[in-house]
Amino acid sequence: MIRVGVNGYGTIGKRVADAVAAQPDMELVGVTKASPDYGVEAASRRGYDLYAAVEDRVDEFAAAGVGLAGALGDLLDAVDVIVDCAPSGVGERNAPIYEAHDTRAVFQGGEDADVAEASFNARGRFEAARGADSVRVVSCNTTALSRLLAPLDETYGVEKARVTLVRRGGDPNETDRGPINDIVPDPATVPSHHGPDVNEILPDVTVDTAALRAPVTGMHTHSVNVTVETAPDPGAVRDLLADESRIFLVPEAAGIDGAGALKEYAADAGRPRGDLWENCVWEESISVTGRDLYLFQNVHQEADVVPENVDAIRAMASDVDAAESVARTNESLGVGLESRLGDGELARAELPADD
Ligand SMILES: NC(=O)C1=CN([C@@H]2O[C@H](COP(=O)(O)OP(=O)(O)OC[C@H]3O[C@@H](n4cnc5c(N)ncnc54)[C@H](OP(=O)(O)O)[C@@H]3O)[C@@H](O)[C@H]2O)C=CC1
Ligand SMILES: O=C(OP(=O)(O)O)[C@H](O)COP(=O)(O)O
Repeated sequence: MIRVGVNGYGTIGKRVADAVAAQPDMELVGVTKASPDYGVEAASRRGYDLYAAVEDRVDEFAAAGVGLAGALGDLLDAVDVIVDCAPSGVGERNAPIYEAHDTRAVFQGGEDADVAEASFNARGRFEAARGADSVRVVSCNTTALSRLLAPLDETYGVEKARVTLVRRGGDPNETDRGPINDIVPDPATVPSHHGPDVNEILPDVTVDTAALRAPVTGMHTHSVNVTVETAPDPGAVRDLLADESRIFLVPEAAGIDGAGALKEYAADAGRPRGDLWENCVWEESISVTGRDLYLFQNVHQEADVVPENVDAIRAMASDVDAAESVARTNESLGVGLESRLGDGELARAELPADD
């Protein structure tokens, strides 16, 4: 069993903790919080041991009547791998603490690439993490772009990809984020960090990214144009992407017209927190003009990096190969959303029985 801790039980950390707890070959030893707010209840309800992320805040937990199993140092001494899910930039400050405890660490995409020995995506860079003491799972948008561009490059050869990313303003619980009445270039310069970050995963793919921030909280949206070396058939592209276990082709027949309906579809499918771990590619958007491929995809920023974190842990701390790790993660979480609409009949037996 790989013993795992999560440092920072926030948007990403609470999802990674649940995903780790669901793995047959991993044990979630505990999670940390910096403050004793509502998040501690979620950990307690799940039976997760709670540790203080910051040693000198232990008294705040006691004052709030929240029991602790210890502080971060105790957790680090009890695990094989710590997954740092602290706010962007805090991970870099935590890195020396992990090194001092000789604990392997997985960082998130809010950190710069040089925080870790390697950047990670299970589709393109599993082996780079093998045996590493630290890896960085690239950001949610970068993860989605890497998942998409890897099969396109392998099959058609990517001459150049150009992506416009419409980023959600903040997560649903981030009441202080914006914009609320604008669409803001962020950054106004090109490239945004996503293109260079994709090259940490796929060094040979030429990609330009431009990003905006919009007043939505549900998902990011990407407008993608890829010039490929050999002209693709749109149907073959659809088949290629449908074969990718972490890409969900949103069928036209489903009548899903945006992030709101997509999130409801996920909730109806029984997804925890309504999470969509897969890239959501609008099937009818896949269009080809000469060697130019166009499509739109949506990315659930709170969720898509979660299976990648699980695979990163396995790559660092076991000898399981990429295909086996991805299969195990997908199986244990239920990754691999497929609509039954459009391709064939929905069997009556699969619908809830009438009274
Ligand atoms: N949210 C997103 O859409 C995505 C985020 N990421 C990246 O994941 C990382 C985490 O982001 P996110 O989950 O959104 O952040 P959140 O703000 O939701 O959660 C951060 C967590 O870290 C805790 N924390 C605060 N200070 C420290 C500290 N010094 N040491 C350890 N933990 C601390 C917070 O505790 P408390 O709650 O008690 O304050 C909180 O639980 C960032 O690098 C981000 O860029 C990547 C993909 C998507
Ligand atoms: O990793 C993310 O986005 P990114 O891929 O645009 O950097 C997350 O959505 C966090 O983004 P934020 O920095 O806007 O909170």
